[in-house]
This record gives sequence, structure tokens and C-alpha cells, in this order.
Amino acid sequence: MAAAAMATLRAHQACSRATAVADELPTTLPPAFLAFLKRNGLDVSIYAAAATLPRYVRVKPQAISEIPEIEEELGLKLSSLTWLPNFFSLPPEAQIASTQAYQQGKLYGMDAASGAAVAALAISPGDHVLDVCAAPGAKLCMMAEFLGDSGSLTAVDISRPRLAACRTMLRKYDLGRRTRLYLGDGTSFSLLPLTGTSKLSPANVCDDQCHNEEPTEVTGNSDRLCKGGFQKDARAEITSLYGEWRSGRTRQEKRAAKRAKYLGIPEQISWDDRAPELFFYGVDSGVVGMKVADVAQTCSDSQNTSLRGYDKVLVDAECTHDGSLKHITKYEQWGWETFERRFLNEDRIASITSLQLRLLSNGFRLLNPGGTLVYSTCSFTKDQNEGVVGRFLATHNNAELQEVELARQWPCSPGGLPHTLRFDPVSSNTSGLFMAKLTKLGCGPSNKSEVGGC
Ligand SMILES: C[S@@+](CC[C@H](N)C(=O)[O-])C[C@H]1O[C@@H](n2cnc3c(N)ncnc32)[C@H](O)[C@@H]1O
Repeated sequence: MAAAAMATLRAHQACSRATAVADELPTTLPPAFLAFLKRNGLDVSIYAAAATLPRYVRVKPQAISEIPEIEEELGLKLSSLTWLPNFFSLPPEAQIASTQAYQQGKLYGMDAASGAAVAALAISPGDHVLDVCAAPGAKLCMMAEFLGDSGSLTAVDISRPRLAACRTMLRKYDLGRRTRLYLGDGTSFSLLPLTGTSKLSPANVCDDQCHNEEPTEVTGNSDRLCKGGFQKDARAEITSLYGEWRSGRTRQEKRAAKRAKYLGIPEQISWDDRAPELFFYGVDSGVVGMKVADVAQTCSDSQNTSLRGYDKVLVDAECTHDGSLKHITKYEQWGWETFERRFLNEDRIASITSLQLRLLSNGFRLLNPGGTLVYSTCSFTKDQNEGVVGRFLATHNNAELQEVELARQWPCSPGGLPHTLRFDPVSSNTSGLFMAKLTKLGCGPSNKSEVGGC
């Protein structure tokens, strides 16, 4: 079909969907949310699309040949997305959680717009990738798939329970081999990728004499390791090496859970506690066999050296979630007070753009020159999207917005800055998502303190 005819058809489809959604406008959205939409110039009718929006799943490449069996189990046809490989749409009411295909880790639920944000990063095998706000981890899983058998994936999130969900997901889908998960603050995270190879093969790992579940400085014999911990040898010099990661909650996690339960607070690290905690590492993440000090090599250690940062960075920033339609409508059952407290609280809204800017700036600091960063949110507001990116560009003359070439085939609209993109239920038939793709230009006077040899 000619491009012009295609555009007309798309506009027509969007228009008839818009008419349909306006007819089904929900009346239950709470006043605080309606006021938030009004303040931000957003049209409430978009939320009526929530009920008709398809569900999307990503089928792992290894399971693509099993689509007929998966369809039979689901009792319906998977409709392949022509613009996003391995993504399929399902009717909104489709239930996947009880299927064997889901339980066996052959597919996972993920909105197509979220898949597009990962595709925009153009991850290649061998890349060192950083995910600054990783949990609960659907994008992380997709990034791990793209990475394949080389390179590394480092992921950070500030919420312990969400990070635990992320770890469960990586393990369920067997995608954690090259991944390190950190409980930490993405605005200050400074750890560099591990570019070397593991110093010990699993054959050298011993089972006995294990003392700790987490690495600590101990007197040890660096030739032999314990699974998930370290052994003591009084004769050897002070050293500590990582063994294989062991499942189950670490002592540190159990302590934090107990404390959070006692205080009745969420298990989240405090904003002042900036030291990242290694929460999970895969067998090929480069951690096994490394000294604690080497794994903890930070960006500040690397000034004026040749230590490298990350090739690709995703900053899928915390936001007000107003574009995440299905999520929003769930609050009808969960209670709008929770939504108001979490997302519409005045202090929270005031601080969120500042948080987003700091997450973006820190992700960019850790990016190698020539590398790619994608900033995304699931908010429709200009402040959290074009506003944050505009403020960032005003102070980073080594950053440049880039075209997402794949997007020429995507059902999205242009954002308010060159090359930025917006997905929404009416024109894209997806949840809401904004994305900006940035690259870091070569070293200049303005980026002297950044990684990558500058
Ligand atoms: C939009 S969600 C990320 C979704 C995730 N990328 C995915 O695909 O599943 C935003 C995440 O940012 C995390 N977050 C909030 N503040 C943070 C901070 N200062 N540093 C790191 N993560 C943070 C939240 O805990 C939340 O999990």
C-alpha cells in the first residue's frame, strides 16, 4: 500500500477509535487525577481506550516455532505485530498466567510501546548495557535476549521488593547469565561494567567451608571459592572473591525485610544510603571469581584513564504512570487513594521531574562517547518528557538527539523535540510512552569528568 494511503487509513482508524473511546468515557476517574490531566492539557477521553486496548506478549525467539501449540493452549490466535519482531497482540481479556507456555517461560507480557523503547537502543551482542530503573524487569529481559552470549547487563533499582521481582523474572526466563542487579540509587550509581572475563571456572568452585552469603572482606585463599560466599584461610592475605550466586534471600535481605516489617515501611533503600548492594549476579556476569574491590570499580576511579563505561543505557524513568492505561484503571479495584498518595501527592509531582533529570544525567555520565541512551517514561505530560530532555540538553553540549530509524515503520507520533516519539492508545493502539534517543559526542572540555577515556 502506498505510504499516503497507509497514512490516511491510519488516521481514519485513529479517528474512529477516538470516537469510540469518547462514547465510553469512564466516569470513575478521581477528581485529583482529572485535575492533574487538566493542568497538563491532557484529554481524559484517552482513558476510555483502556478496556479495548489489546494485551501484548513477547514470545522468546526459541519458542517462536511453538506458536501453534501456544495458540491451542490459549484457545485463541496470536496476532503478529508486523512492526516489532516476536511481539503478538491478544484480546484484552486474554489470560496468560495460567498457561504452561507462560509458566515455562516461553513468553512474557509486555506492552508493544515498551518493546519499542528497547528496540530503539539497538543492542548488539558484546555491548555493555546499563538499565538505570530496571524493575520489575520486562525491558531488562528483552535487553538480555538481544545481548545473547557476549557483553554484559547491569541493572539498578531503588526498590527492594521490585528488584526481587526482577530477579525472579530473569531466573524464570533464564536470562540472567550476563546480568548484575544492584539495589541502589540510579541518580548516583557509579559502577562500571566488568569488561574482563571471570578469573575462575566453575570447576574451581568448592562447596565446603562457606561462611557468608554476601561478600565481605575476609581472610581467604584466592585460589578456591565457596558457592555464594567465601572461605577462610588464616594464612592467606586479606582478599575476598565472589563465588557463584546462590538463590534464596541473603542475610542482608532478610534483615532489611524484618526491619521494614517492624517499621511498617516499604523495603526501599533510604535516599541517603547511596552505596549500591549487589542483589544478584549471573554465572557469566563477570562477577564470579572477581575481587570485591574490582567489582566495585566506580566511575570516579576511572577519571583520566582508559576504563570504559557503558555502550547502551536505558533510563526508563520513574514517572506519574498516567500513560500506563491498564495500570491506572486497576486502581478502580485497588482504591484511588493509593494512586493519589503514590503519584498525585503534590510533593511527589514537584520532585519527580528533578528525579528524572538526575537519572538521565547520571545515565549519560556513565555512557561511552559514541554510545546510545534511551530516555523513556510512561507519562503523557510534557514536563516529564520534552521538559526533562530539554533541560538536560541545555546543560550537556556533548549530547545529541538521534533519529530512531526503525520508527519509520512504527505507529507512533512525533514528540515535541526533534526525533522524539510518542505512543498512545489512539494512534498506536498501545499504552502511552515517550522516548528520546541520545548519543554522546566525543570528548570535549565539557565532559572531562565523564567515563570512557575523557
Ligand atoms: C517505570 S518503572 C521501570 C520499569 C522497568 N524499566 C520495566 O521495564 O519493568 C520505574 C522504576 O524506577 C525505580 N526508581 C525510582 N527511583 C529510582 C532511583 N532513584 N534510582 C533507581 N531506580 C529508581 C522504581 O522503583 C521503579 O521500579
